[in-house]
Amino acid sequence: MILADAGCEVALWGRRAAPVDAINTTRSNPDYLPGVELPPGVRATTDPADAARGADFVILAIPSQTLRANLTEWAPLLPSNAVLVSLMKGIELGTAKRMSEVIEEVAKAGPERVAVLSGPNLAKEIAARQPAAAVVACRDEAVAQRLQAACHTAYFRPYTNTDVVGVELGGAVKNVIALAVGIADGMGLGDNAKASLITRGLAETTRLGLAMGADAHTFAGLAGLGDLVATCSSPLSRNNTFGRNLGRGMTLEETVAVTKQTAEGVKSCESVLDLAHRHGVEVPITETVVEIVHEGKPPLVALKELMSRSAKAERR
Ligand SMILES: NC(=O)C1=CN([C@@H]2O[C@H](COP(=O)(O)OP(=O)(O)OC[C@H]3O[C@@H](n4cnc5c(N)ncnc54)[C@H](O)[C@@H]3O)[C@@H](O)[C@H]2O)C=CC1
Ligand SMILES: O=C(CO)COP(=O)(O)O
Repeated sequence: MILADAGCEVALWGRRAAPVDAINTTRSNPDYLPGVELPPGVRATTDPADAARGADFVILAIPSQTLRANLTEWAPLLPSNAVLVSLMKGIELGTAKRMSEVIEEVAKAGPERVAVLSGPNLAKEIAARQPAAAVVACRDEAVAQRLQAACHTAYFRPYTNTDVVGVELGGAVKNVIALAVGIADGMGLGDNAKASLITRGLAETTRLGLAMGADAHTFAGLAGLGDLVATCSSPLSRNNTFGRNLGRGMTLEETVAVTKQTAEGVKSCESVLDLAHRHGVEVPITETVVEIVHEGKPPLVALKELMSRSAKAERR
């Protein structure tokens, strides 16, 4: 919708015929965005070759853990000069790779052809054309500027950045912190606890990012603090809502059953922890989320342990 509003011609691929047909005939996607009218510049198709033909930008927006399998199938269909753009906010399980790394590897594309878009961009608000800002990052600034021009509208303001690692990491780790904040909320903890989790969550994201070569400034920007605040404070966030349900006492199975869309942090908390271990970085909030979500640790026990960790200096 943003790209079409900015004047691009958009071919949208979907795997199921019903929503694809609905988009082409009724201009809306009744399952995911009921009541939102898509601009005439968007057409949908179930044929990936049809969607990719002649594309200047290929925008990848599927659940992170499905990227490798899907892209392996699509790679031969992609125009060799197309810029491949990730909207995905996850880290691959098993490899601990960022989505841009998976794209470079599977599509055999150099970093100058791979870009990332991230920031405080809750889908429902974007679909309502409410104002939002974002970051488009590419190692090649000129490519980031081309993407910026392609998606700049009256309601969507993208900034450029060349720190792909920082922008991508900010988007992935904030989902894990949003789970923690949701759990705290569900347990009935107050705003002090939530603000402490957000702030210390940003500290552990920055610590990991620096170890991975990211720029500290990125984490104070839209893809860091911006997205963290939006996701941790909004009931529209699937990760935050998932956490709240766990904090209220629902089991993982019950929570998964009531979650209709992708909550990336549920799987990515494990790959973020893996990434942190690979870089020798301490990420206590992420570790606690893994223990609650995947190891069945009761949130009250986890809280007690988190609060009684050895005393530390704020900056180290
Ligand atoms: N919804 C949001 O507010 C935002 C989401 N993102 C990121 O975008 C990515 C996608 O999330 P959403 O679109 O929100 O999720 P969603 O759950 O709303 O939609 C996911 C789509 O992927 C399809 N899908 C599921 N499994 C698939 C598979 N194996 N192969 C192909 N397609 C498959 C689903 O049918 C659905 O159309 C995630 O990484 C998310 O973090 C980024 C910014 C905002
Ligand atoms: O990334 C998002 C907002 O920027 C969406 O967050 P959720 O995936 O938690 O809904």
